[in-house]
Amino acid sequence: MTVHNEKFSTHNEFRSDTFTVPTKSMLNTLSECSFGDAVYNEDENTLRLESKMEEITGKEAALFCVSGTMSNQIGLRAILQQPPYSILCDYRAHVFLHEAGGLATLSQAMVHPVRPANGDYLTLEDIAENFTEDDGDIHAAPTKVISLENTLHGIIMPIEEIKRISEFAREHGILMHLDGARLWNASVETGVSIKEYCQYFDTVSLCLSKSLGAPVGSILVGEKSVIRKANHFKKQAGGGIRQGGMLSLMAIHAIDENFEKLHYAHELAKEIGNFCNQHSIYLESPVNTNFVFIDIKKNRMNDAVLVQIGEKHALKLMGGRLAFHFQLSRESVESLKQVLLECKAYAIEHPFTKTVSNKKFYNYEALSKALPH
Ligand SMILES: Cc1ncc(COP(=O)(O)O)c(C=O)c1O
Ligand SMILES: C[C@@H](O)[C@H](N)C(=O)O
Repeated sequence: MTVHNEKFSTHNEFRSDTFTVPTKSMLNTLSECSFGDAVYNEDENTLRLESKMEEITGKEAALFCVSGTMSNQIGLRAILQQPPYSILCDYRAHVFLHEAGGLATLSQAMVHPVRPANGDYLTLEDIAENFTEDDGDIHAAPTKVISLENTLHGIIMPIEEIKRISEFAREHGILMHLDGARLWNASVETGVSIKEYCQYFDTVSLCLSKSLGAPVGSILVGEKSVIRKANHFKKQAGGGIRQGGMLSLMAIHAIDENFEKLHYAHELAKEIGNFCNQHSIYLESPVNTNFVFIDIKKNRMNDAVLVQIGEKHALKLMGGRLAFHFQLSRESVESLKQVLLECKAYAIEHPFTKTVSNKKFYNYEALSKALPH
């Protein structure tokens, strides 16, 4: 993959697909970009991107946001009305764990995190057993939104389960939000269209800056009235984008050029997943798309050691979560196999049994300095 500058090459980057960089072809489009003020809806490329996303998702309106955190948080706030209320989500949900407590501050919402009984994705049974009925009980914060994530940790949530949950939500006056930061990955893997997934939700956030490789941005879609309100919260949060034409044009290019490249990332992830299984390196969850989650605890590995062995092989790791994207090189994947074997051997000699937080997005800087080199 030819990047515009080798200094920013991501051929060895396994920390996250958020590290993907613009391709030369993406940058070449910039000579044609618009420079309207998008706060006044006058930027041609931004309007084109939003219109494109309305078509892809089948939703009435779309809003270009600077990040997935923003599109999730303003989308959830826009469909909530009057507290007390709660949002039911997976106990690993990004909106719950990794968006700086936005649900508490912007939405004044109680969050009800639920652990899936099957270990991988929420089912209707998990939700029916855990939701809070709006039955007038003044002790409760009734469930007003079910927020799903697809993919979550790279795991695909089956469309049939989404349909069941959506029907249950409608029956109980509960709205549905999807954190679809990597819905692209689910779609390319299952063949289920983005539009088919989106039909079961009131609001959907889709990231352009992760597996698709745009430098910035996410899109929130929903009904016009909801997106209008969300735009109000976007402006309030300082998310108004002025001459966003460059970013929007690169996002359009990312959708058109890079969607099919997700297959490559998934193939690499599955190759590493199979390699781990062949070498008794335990995994935390199945490899459905572009993530491999090494079960650090079960392997009795020290993630700081994994990061530092990775550095020795000129790879960038962030702990047990390995992210795959279309900019990785074959050589880096081969080096990763060596890193995993060395870390497994080290763990056999030096089993790591300390209890550590099960948060998945470790602090790379802290880990790379955690042990004396
Ligand atoms: C599942 C998921 N949702 C939302 C986000 C937030 O996106 P951003 O980092 O652009 O705020 C991320 C992180 O990139 C994510 O992994
Ligand atoms: C760190 C986290 O917020 C980011 N979404 C990632 O997946 O890398």
